[in-house]
Amino acid sequence: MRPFVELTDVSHTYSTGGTLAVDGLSLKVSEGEFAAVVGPSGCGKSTLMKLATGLQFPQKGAVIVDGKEVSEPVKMAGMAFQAPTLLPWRTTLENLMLPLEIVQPHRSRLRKHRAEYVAKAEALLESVGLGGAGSKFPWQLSGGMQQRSSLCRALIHEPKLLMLDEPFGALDAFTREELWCVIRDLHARMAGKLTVILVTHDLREATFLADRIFCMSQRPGRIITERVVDFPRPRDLEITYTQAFSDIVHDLRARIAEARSAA
Ligand SMILES: Nc1ncnc2c1ncn2[C@@H]1O[C@H](COP(=O)(O)OP(=O)(O)OP(=O)(O)O)[C@@H](O)[C@H]1O
Repeated sequence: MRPFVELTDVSHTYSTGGTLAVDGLSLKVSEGEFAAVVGPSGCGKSTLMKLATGLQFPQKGAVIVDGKEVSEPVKMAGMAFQAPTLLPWRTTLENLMLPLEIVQPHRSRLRKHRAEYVAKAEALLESVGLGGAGSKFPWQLSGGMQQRSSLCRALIHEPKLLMLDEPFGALDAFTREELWCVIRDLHARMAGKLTVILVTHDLREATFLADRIFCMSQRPGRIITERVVDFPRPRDLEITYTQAFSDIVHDLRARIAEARSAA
C-alpha cells in the first residue's frame, strides 16, 4: 500500500518561545490506514498533526501528503479536535456545510447544487444517529451530539485524510465508546479510501480503533516504537475485554512510562 502521509526526519521549533517540539520525527501512514499517535503529555503530538496538515512547516526534514510536499494548508484533510468548535450562530446543518463554502470543487458547485449537498449533510447526520438534528443550534445539543456533528463536518467534503486530535477527550466513557463505533463505521464505509490519524491519550481508544499505533518520546518528540494491532475488522467493543487487548494496552502504557522517565 502506498504511503499517504510521510514525515521524514522532521524538526520543528516554534518561533514563539523557541520550543523545539519535534526532532528526528519520521513516520509513514499508508493509504486507507487508521493510525493512532500516543505519547507523554507535551511531546509534540499536536505539532505532528499541524505539520501533516500544513498549519506549521518544519525547519528540517520533509512532509509529504498524497505524493506532494506540503507547502500550504492541506485543504483535502478533514479535522476534528477536542472542542467541537461549531459556530453558535449557525444551525448544525449550516455548520456542516461550512467546509463546502471553502474547499474546491465544492465551493464552485455549492450554489447550483445546494439541495444535493443538503441531502448529503442530512445523510451524514443520520449515519451518526443525529437524523433530524440539522435545524438545531449547537448549543441545543449535548457534548456528544456536538462532537458527532463536528465529525460530520470533518467528513462532508469527502476528505481523503481525517485528522483527529483528542476528539473524544471531553466526553464521558459511554459516549466516548459510542463514538469509537461511529468512527469505526465511517472508516469502514470508506473502504480503504480514507486515511485516519488519531492523536489520543486514551490507549484503549488507540487499540480499539487503529491498525497501527505510533508511540512518541518525550519532547522533542520522535517515534520510538510502533505497534501493529491486527484484531480482525469489524471490531466489536467486546474485544476491549479480552486478554490480548489488555496486553497491548499494558505494553503501550509501559512504553510511555519508559519514555517519560527517559526525560
Ligand atoms: N503555537 C505554539 N507556539 C509556541 N509553542 C507551542 C505552540 N504549540 C505548541 N507549542 C509547544 O510545543 C510543545 C509540544 O506541544 P504539542 O501541543 O505538540 O504537544 P502534545 O503532545 O500535543 O501535548 P498534549 O499531550 O499536552 O496535548 C509544547 O512544549 C508546547 O508548549
